[in-house]
This record gives sequence, C-alpha cells and structure tokens, in this order.
Amino acid sequence: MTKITVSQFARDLNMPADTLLEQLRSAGVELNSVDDIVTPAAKKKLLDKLQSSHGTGSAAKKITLTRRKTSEIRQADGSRVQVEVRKRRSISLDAQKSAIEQRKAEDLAAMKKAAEEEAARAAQAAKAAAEAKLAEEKAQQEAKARAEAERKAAAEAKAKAEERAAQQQAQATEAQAQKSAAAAKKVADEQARQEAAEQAAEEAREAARRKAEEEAQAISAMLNRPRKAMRAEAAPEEKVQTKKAPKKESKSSTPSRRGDRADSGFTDGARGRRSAVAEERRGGGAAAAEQEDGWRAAGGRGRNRNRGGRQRQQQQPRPEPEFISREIHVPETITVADLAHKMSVKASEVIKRMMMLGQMVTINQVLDQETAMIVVEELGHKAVVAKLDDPETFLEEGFDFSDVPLVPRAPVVTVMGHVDHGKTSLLDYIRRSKTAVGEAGGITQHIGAYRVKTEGGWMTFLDTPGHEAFTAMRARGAEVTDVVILVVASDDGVMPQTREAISHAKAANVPMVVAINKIDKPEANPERVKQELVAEGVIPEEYGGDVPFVPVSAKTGQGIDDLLENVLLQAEILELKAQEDIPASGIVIEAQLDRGRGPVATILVQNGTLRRTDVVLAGASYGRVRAMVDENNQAVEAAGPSYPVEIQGLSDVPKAGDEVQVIPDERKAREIALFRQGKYRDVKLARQQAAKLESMFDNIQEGLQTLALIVKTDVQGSLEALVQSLQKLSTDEVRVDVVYSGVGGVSESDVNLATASNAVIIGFNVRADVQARRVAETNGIDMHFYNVIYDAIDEVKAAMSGMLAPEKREDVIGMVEVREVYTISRIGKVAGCMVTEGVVRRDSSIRQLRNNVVIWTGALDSLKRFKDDAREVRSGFDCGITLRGNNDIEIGDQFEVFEIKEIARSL
Ligand SMILES: Nc1nc2c(ncn2[C@@H]2O[C@H](COP(=O)(O)OP(=O)(O)OP(=O)(O)O)[C@@H](O)[C@H]2O)c(=O)[nH]1
Repeated sequence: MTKITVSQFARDLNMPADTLLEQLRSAGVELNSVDDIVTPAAKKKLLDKLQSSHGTGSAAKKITLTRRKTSEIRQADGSRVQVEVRKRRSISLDAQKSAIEQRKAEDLAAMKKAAEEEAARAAQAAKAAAEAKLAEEKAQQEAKARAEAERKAAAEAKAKAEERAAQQQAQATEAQAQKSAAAAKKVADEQARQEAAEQAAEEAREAARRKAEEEAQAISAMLNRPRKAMRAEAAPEEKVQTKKAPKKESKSSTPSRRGDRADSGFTDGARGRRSAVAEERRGGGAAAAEQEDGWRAAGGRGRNRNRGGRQRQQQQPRPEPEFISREIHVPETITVADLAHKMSVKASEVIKRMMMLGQMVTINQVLDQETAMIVVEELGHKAVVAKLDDPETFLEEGFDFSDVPLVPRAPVVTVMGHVDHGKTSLLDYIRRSKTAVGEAGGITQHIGAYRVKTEGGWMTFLDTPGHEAFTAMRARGAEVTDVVILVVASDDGVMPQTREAISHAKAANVPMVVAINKIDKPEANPERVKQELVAEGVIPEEYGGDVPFVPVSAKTGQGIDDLLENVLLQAEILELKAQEDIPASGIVIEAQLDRGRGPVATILVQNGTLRRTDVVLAGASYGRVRAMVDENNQAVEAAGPSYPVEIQGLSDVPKAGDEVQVIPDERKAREIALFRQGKYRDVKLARQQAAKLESMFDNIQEGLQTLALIVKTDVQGSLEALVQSLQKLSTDEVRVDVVYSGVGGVSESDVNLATASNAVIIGFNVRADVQARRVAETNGIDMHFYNVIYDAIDEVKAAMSGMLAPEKREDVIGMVEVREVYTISRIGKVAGCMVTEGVVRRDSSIRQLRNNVVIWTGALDSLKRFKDDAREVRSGFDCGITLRGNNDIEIGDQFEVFEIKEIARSL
C-alpha cells in the first residue's frame, strides 16, 4: 500500500493541508507536521470523528424534518386569518436501510467526501477565526470588542458550516430516502386517492352512463321509433331502460303510423309542443293532459291510465310500445299497395321510405323481394321470405303415401371421363347390345336417357356424357345419378377432365366404377392407369379401396358385362328403393319445342308411376300427358321409378332439371303453373324496373345506354349459349340487358313485355305466333329471327355499334395561303388565296394560322373562283375566301382546311 502524507491526503480531498492536520489532531491522531504519514487507522479515526460530530454515525437512525410555513388569508370582510402549515416528516433510516442499502453504499463515498469537504471548510473557518483572535490580541484594547465580534462571527460561521454540513448530509440522505420513501408514499397515497377517486369516479361514471344511455335512447327513439320498438321486444334489458327513460321517450314509441313521422320536422315540433304541454300538466292541468293526448288520437292506453288519476312518473312502468313488430311474409314480388297493407301502414309511408332509399315508386308498382324486404325492415318489421301465398304449399296437402311400400328400383348411371376416352362409344355399345329392342332403328335421337336390361336387372343410363351435364343438373338441385362410370383410356391415362370428373363425383358423393377403356389397343397399359388413379385418391378394390376397376373395350365389347355387373353391385350397396303405386314425381332431363308435337320433355320418373292422361306440373308448365314414349319410341302406358320417358302435352317447354309432379287436380296444377309463370314474369319485370331506375341514373351520370333484349329459342341449350354470348357483348357504354329469356315461340306476352321494357325480341329457331305478330306490329316492336346463333350475335353487335356515340374526328383536307386582301364595302375583307395543298370546299372548316400560330377557327363564308361561287377549289388554283365573322385577315396568313367526320364506332 502506498503511504501518503497529510499534505497529499489534503490534496486528494481538495482542502488545505493545515486544516486537515488540525482535523486529524482533533480526531486524536498524533501528527506533527503536514509531511507526516497518514495511516489508514488515522483516516478511520478522522472519519469516525467527523461522523459523530456531524450526526451521521451509526447512532443516527432517524431524521426528522419539520417545515413551517405561516401565511395570511385575507377574508372578504377585510379581516385576516393567520394560517400556519407545519410539515413534519420523520424518516427512519433503519426502516429504509434495507431498501436503500445498496444505493446508500454507492453514495457513501460521495457522502464522505462531501462531509470531509464541509468539515475542512469549517476547520478553515475556525482557523481563520483563531488567526483573527491572535491578531486581535496583538491589537489595541478598543479593538477587543471587534475581535470578540470577529470571534463570535467565526464561531457562528463554524457552527453554521457544521450545521450546513449536517443539513446537507441529512438532505442527501433524505433525498435518497425520499426517493424510495416517495415511491412508497406515492403508492400508498395513490392507492388511498384512487380508492376514494374510484368510488367517486364510479358514481360519476354510472351517472354519466345513465345519462348517456338515456340520451342515446331518447335520440334513437326520436329517430327510429319502430326500430326501437323492435329492439324493445327483442332485448328485455332495453325494455327496463325504456321504463326508466323519460316520459317523452316512451311516448315516442307510438304505433308505426306515428313512428314514421319520427324524422320529419313535424314530429320535432310536435315533441316540443308535447313537452310544453306535459310541463303544464305537471302543474296540475288534467285538462291539458287530455288535450295533449287528444290531439294525437292514438294515445289511447296512456290516456286511460291518466284517467285513472295516476300521475305519470318517470319511474313508473311504461306501457309496452304500441308499435308491434310483425313478421311480414314477403313474396317474390309484391305491389307497393299490398306491402303497405301487410304492414298496416299507408301506401304513402312505403312510397316515402322508398324515396328515402332513392327510388321513386308508384302505388301499383311491383317491388322485387329484396327491395320489399328492405322496406319492411326499414319500417321496423321482420321480413321473412314468404311461402304463404305460394300454391306450391298445396302440394304437400292431402297426400300421405308414407304407408305405400318401397320397392327396389334400377340405378341411374352417368358416364364421365376425359375427351376421346370413349364415353360415347361405351354408351353406344351398351345401348346397341342391351336395349330392350336391341335394334339400331329403334333408337330415338332426342331422348336423353335409356334403360338396359342385364342379367342382374334393369339399369338407366343418362345419355348425356360428360360432367358438364352432370354438374348442370346438380346446379339446378337435381340429384339424379346413383352411380358414375368413370371412363379412362388405358392408352392415355388420367387427364384433366378425368380429374374433374373424379372431383365432381366425390363432391356429389356418388359411388364410382372405373372403366379402363380401349384395352384392345396394343399400347394399352391398365396398370399405369391404376397407379395414376390411386394418385388421385381413387383406390381399386384389389388395393383395399372401394372402387371397382374394370378393363373394357367399347370397340369389341370386352368386359362390358363385367362393368355393368359391377355397377349393379354398387347399386345394390346403395339399396335404391322407391314407391311404385303413388302419383309420379321426377326430373326433366331434356325438353324442347317440337314443330309438329309442341313442347316435349324427357322425364326420369324417380318415385311413383307416371301414366298416360296424368296431369303433370313440370316447373312452370303443366298439362295432361297426351303421349308417352320410351327410348325406343314405343308408347308406354305407365312408367315406374327410374323409367325415362318422353312426354307430350305440356303447356310450355320446361327447363332441364325442373321438378315434375303429378297433380291429381288439373285446376290446381294450372293454378300453380300460372302462379309460377306469373311469378317469374313479375320477378323479371320487377328486376327490370329496378334496372331501369338504375340505368336511368347511369345514363345521366355516364351516358351509358342499355340494349334490352328478350330472347326466345327452341331448346334450353341454345338459349343459355345465346343469352350468355349476348350478355358478353356489354361494354362500358352499352349494356346488354336480357330482360327475359325462355324456350318456345314468341308469344303475345313476350311482345307485351318488350313494349313495357322497350326491348328488342331475338328469336332463334322459333317464330312468333299470329297474335304476337299482330301486337308487335301495332306497338312497333322490333323482332329478329335467326337460324344461326352467330348471325344473331353479329346483328346485335351491329345494333350496339349504332348505339355508340359516334366519334368525331378532324380531317385536314387542304392548305390555303393568303396572297392578297381586298376590302369590299358591305362584305368586308376578302382573301385572295392560292390553294397550296389538297382542296378547299364550300362547307369546310378553317383554322387561321399567322406565323404558324392558330389565331382563329371557324367556318368559310364564301368560296369563289373569280366571280362565281365554287363548290371546291383544288390545289394550284386561286380562289377568293371570306370567313364567317372574321375580318382580321392579313397577307401571309394560312388557312388550314379541315372537315369534321363522324365515325360510327364498332365494338
Ligand atoms: N380401339 C379402341 N378405340 C376406342 C375404344 N373406345 C373408343 N374408341 C375410339 O376413341 C375415339 C373417341 O371415342 P368417343 O366415344 O367419341 O370418346 P368420347 O369420350 O365420347 O369423346 P367426346 O365425345 O369427344 O368427349 C373414337 O375414335 C372411338 O372409336 C375402344 O375401346 N377401343
């Protein structure tokens, strides 16, 4: 350890060496001079001395600080009150010790240093005093008093210095203690304050919340009384609040008739009036109460209670809102009047509400379901999709065939697979070899399904290969297929459409039988097909899966029997059953308009038995079955489950996928069919009206035009294709709107619809009947008939081109130079010109250039060749030109001659 002298130590402490020596001596360290060595023991002694003298020793366990502040408050009467504020804080160092020990240790060195410095300063002061004393002793007697004073001052200074040192130390300790104490106190204070504040705040919040709720309720009641009433029914808590709410709130829950006035200024005025009256009544004016309720006749219940002499009070249970939220059954279409009637409101309320929704409607206007439901909800009722007035509900009435036994039925099979894998060949082979008649001549073209008889029993094949037909059927909600035959060519393997077919079959949850086709081919590789199908999740039975794989050849017939057997096995697992002795129900597989026979439909009977002369309802068409034939064009008297037949006698062409139902009562069947037709037509009409309103807006906004079309075709397939193609012609400027499309000839009602919707009629492979032609002529309806779909599309496209606003384009046709300018009285300036390029015509437009800057644009007034008017002057010739309304012509000007061409735009 290095030894340091007193003077070195004093330097370290930044104090005079003498002072330190003095301090050391006073601490009991025997030292002679500042050059003596200060031992650690000496340092310790000094420290102890200083600590004990400054009160910072281990004995000092508590610091008490007292602050006193006196102030004066002047009262209003001028008197003064003395206020003394005392703050006393005791800090137990022990108590704080543990918490602050670490910090204290850190600060200790600094503290010591500060104490030492202070002590040194004090010592210095003392020394100075002593020196002064000595000087005074030497001084004269009269200076004694002064010296005394000096000593005193020195002593005071010393005391002060000591005190200051102690104070500083205490402050340092306090500051440190305060840090943690403050934190602790802060927490404690905070807690106490929080507890008190929380309670107060809770109360305030509660009050504020109640107030806000009341306000919100009042506002919502004011703005939307019917809605509120609805909620009041739905949510009991809100009901309680309603009871608590101020009177005017519950009064606002008046019946819908009144509720609808909610957002009119009239109501606001009324409310003001009402509260005024209520005020008056509180003052005891019972008559006023009567008057108040009297002017609003519907206040019945409330008034009666009043008569009972009970004073209305806010806390009193309020009467249930008189507005009754009802379930309104909204059919697919409904007139404004009917809708208003259903809700027991005036039609004007509905019209008003529609106006607020941005649509102008008349009382007899048909609204579509969506719009009507919005209005119903807007008026505070609950809208439900109606079934009530739908005659279809009759279908479920009166028939109970649950006791009729179920019998097994033939499976219905669809063949799917990739293109060219042999679907058609397979169906053909089966049909050729297995149909009941078995002769090619017996095969009809148009029937979309046929039955085959195998050793295992009957099977029905849907003769529309490919998954499009399958999914189209499913899309219409018709689940017809029981088993799917997936054809995969053994020389090609799994292809995209194979995968699609697999996913469709899986989605429909229909069991599959895989026909590995074309195994007669040398390049056939059934194993590879198997592997590929396994990869697609189609596991053969031999690999532990549930899908039978049968190698076949649609060409040679190899394996076909095996295939059919497997199909039957799959069907057996399904335990397909149906009732036989009940009126038939089924699905339309295909339908078309036959020129000679009228509408014909292929129907697959799914349940019951269809007999000739039965009355059937098929979609929106109905009729008595006039003729019924099977796939071999043989007349059939009765067709049981899974039996496909073609029927005649329907009033209209139904759609593929439409449900077929035998209705014993022809009148009822007719009623339902007409309802469906009317319904569909009305729906179209309503939608079209909505579209018209929209497009009217659009027209104004963007100059968009709509080409309304009514499309009629002979068969459903071509209808869909044509409608889609036509709709695709829509552009940003012209929208193709097919307002109605259907299968069959153009009828009078189609023409009427065209008149109403300003539509053009497009017929494909159909013609208009006499009556329709007559009405069309009278109303000037445009009808176009085509035998080729592309002709129809092209012509519509051309029509649309005509509707496009023509494009205006400037064509510069010539250039003229001004060589002379003549001023002629009454005419003005005439330019003597030379046509330098192209031609100038009498009706041309002119752009006047001076130094290649356009200074004027306008029309020619006259064009002359010598003295005669000229129609046109060509390049290289002179001419005289006057400009319409422009006399500012100078030699050297150039006239750019142009014409504006209107170019009909095509799409
Ligand atoms: N060798 C051989 N050729 C077959 C077999 N089955 C079908 N084909 C031939 O494969 C080609 C396509 O057969 P289709 O029955 O038309 O195939 P598809 O799957 O119906 O085709 P798309 O109707 O175009 O989807 C025809 O040339 C058939 O003659 C078969 O088992 N063996």
